[in-house]
Amino acid sequence: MTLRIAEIFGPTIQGEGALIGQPTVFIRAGGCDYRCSWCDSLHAVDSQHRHDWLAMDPEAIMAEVVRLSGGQPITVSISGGNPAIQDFAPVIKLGRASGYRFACETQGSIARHWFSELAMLVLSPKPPSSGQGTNWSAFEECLTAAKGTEVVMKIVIFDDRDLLWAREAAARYPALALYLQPGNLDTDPLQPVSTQSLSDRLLWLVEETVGKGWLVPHILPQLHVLIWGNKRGV
Ligand SMILES: C[S@@+](CC[C@H](N)C(=O)[O-])C[C@H]1O[C@@H](n2cnc3c(N)ncnc32)[C@H](O)[C@@H]1O
Ligand SMILES: Nc1nc2[nH]cc(C(=O)O)c2c(=O)[nH]1
Ligand code: SF4
Ligand SMILES: [Mg+2]
Repeated sequence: MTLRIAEIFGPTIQGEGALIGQPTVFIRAGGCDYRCSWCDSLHAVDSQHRHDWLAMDPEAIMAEVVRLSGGQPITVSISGGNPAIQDFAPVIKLGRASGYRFACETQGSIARHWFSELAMLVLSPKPPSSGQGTNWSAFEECLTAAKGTEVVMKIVIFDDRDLLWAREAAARYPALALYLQPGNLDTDPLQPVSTQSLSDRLLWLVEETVGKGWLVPHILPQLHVLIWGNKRGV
């Protein structure tokens, strides 16, 4: 059995959410059931890039992770695309047998049994600015599948409407640790990002939430974007 893999890279630092700043290797799966208007990883989404994706078996995927990490069993972050399209159970099983732990980033549209084998599941439901709707019953199936695994919710915010939506999502799932992240508009990997615009967006987000009495537990920038811009493989 092979999986479609857009890229495997690292070690780098996790740039987003609950594990921000921690060393990790990324496995980026190819293919997504969504088409967010502002997706920063289109090379793993658009089928025009599918010829660049590799068909790798679980042994080859873990061999690359072990090579990149020098055999040090760190956290492996599975992202994409939507990794839940594919069966990562054999990769996780192999990796865990060698001491690696796994985190996974997904929008919560497809539930998988292997969510319960993760150390952390990051569910990132999409706000209105994405142009995608959220199927909350599918989201709940993800929560059920992740039994025993720590689950956090990370929502990207571009505008006021997204904020209102995030507030409702947070109220719906008060037990999930909430992370808000300002959206990055400059997603072309060949263009530089404006760090001024990133910090302006972060300031806006803090003022509109904490500044107005909504004490969101965590508001974080994309640390890797601050360091490397939209470069791939970091
Ligand atoms: C590229 S996605 C891949 C995983 C999965 N498809 C998802 O969306 O959760 C990884 C994370 O990047 C976030 N993201 C994508 N484009 C972004 C952008 N332009 N600005 C900020 N965050 C973005 C997504 O919301 C998600 O939390
Ligand atoms: N360093 C780094 N941190 C990340 N956190 C989430 C990412 C993703 O694209 O899923 C990402 C990424 O691409 N790079
Ligand atoms: S769900 Fe994730 S990978 Fe898919 S289009 Fe949206 S941000 Fe990109
Ligand atoms: Mg990214």
